[in-house]
Amino acid sequence: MATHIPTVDLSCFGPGGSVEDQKAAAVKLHDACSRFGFVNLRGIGISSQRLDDAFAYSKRLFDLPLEDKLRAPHPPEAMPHRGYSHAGMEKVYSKAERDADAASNGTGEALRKTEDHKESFEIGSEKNDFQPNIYLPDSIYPGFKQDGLRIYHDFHQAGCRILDALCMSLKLDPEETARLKQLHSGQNNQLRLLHYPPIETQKLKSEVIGRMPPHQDWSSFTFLFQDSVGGLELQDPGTKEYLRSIPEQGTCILNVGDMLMRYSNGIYPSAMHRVTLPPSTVQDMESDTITKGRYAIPYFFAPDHEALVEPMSSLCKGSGHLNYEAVRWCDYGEYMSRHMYKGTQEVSVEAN
Ligand SMILES: O=C(O)CCC(=O)C(=O)O
Ligand SMILES: [Fe+2]
Repeated sequence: MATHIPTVDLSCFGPGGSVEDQKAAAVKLHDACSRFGFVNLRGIGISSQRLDDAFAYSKRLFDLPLEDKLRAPHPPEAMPHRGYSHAGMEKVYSKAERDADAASNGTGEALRKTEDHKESFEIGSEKNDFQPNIYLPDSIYPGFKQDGLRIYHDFHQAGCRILDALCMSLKLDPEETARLKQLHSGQNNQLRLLHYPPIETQKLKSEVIGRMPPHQDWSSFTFLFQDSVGGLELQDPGTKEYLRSIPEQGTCILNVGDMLMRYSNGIYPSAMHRVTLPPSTVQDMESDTITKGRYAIPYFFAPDHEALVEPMSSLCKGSGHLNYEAVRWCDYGEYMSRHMYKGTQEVSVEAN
């Protein structure tokens, strides 16, 4: 793991920032996103207090007894992608794996072979009629809805700042910038609370069980905060080597998703990433027989549900052609998520 992940400060995209500083940050952002598809970000506008609150909110949720968490159950199928998923319920896989399964008329069973040992809670916008939220009742977790929506809003604001910077980094013209912003109204973003429970190191090492296998996100981009445990790794598309994301206070990792890859006509590659053994365990495999639990909070910044995603024309000028066909976000998401939950798989098997 030779190369380290560069860091860009986006505070200049907040109040009082100068255009000169913004342009300099946009150049750095372009360098990192075009080379790697990921970058560390600082200064995205979420205060350390608000961030601490978000992690405390998540910890308090996952500390509840299972039967309480199951009062806001994720449905057995993939959509709506909302509410609580217990460990082993959701299965992550890559686009290449999904395509291979589809090509062989698979049922998705092969994709679900190894369990992802994580529990998660998904929260979206109240304005998303396609995916209504599923909340814990106040009797179990006072203020759960209100606090969750506040975090969603904070992260949405930060996402808008990141989008501004990305538009500048791609040198989009004013009309394209306006269109891209309009397509990302915030209706279809997703706040994800993740907890990876402690687990026997040997099981993780021998891959009997996993944390999160290699995959790309299919939103436009994801930004993610993690606790100090670590274990997130992102693949350098040039060398295929995985680089460690080193947790750092106040810094998040930004990774390009499939939709931004398509909007950018492939200039920014969608980042392959995974969660594996944390560095402390790798260093001391003998005494670290139990791998520590880990918390992470990714926020998926996505186009609106029915938005058409196609390469921006100004980014096709050089090569003269579009590297990607237009897709609707909802169709792409439906395809990708079909086997993430078992219920859908059973339903589609019956439907055949
Ligand atoms: O837990 C992490 O660091 C990664 C999470 C992730 O990649 C995802 O939820 O898509
Ligand atoms: Fe991911």
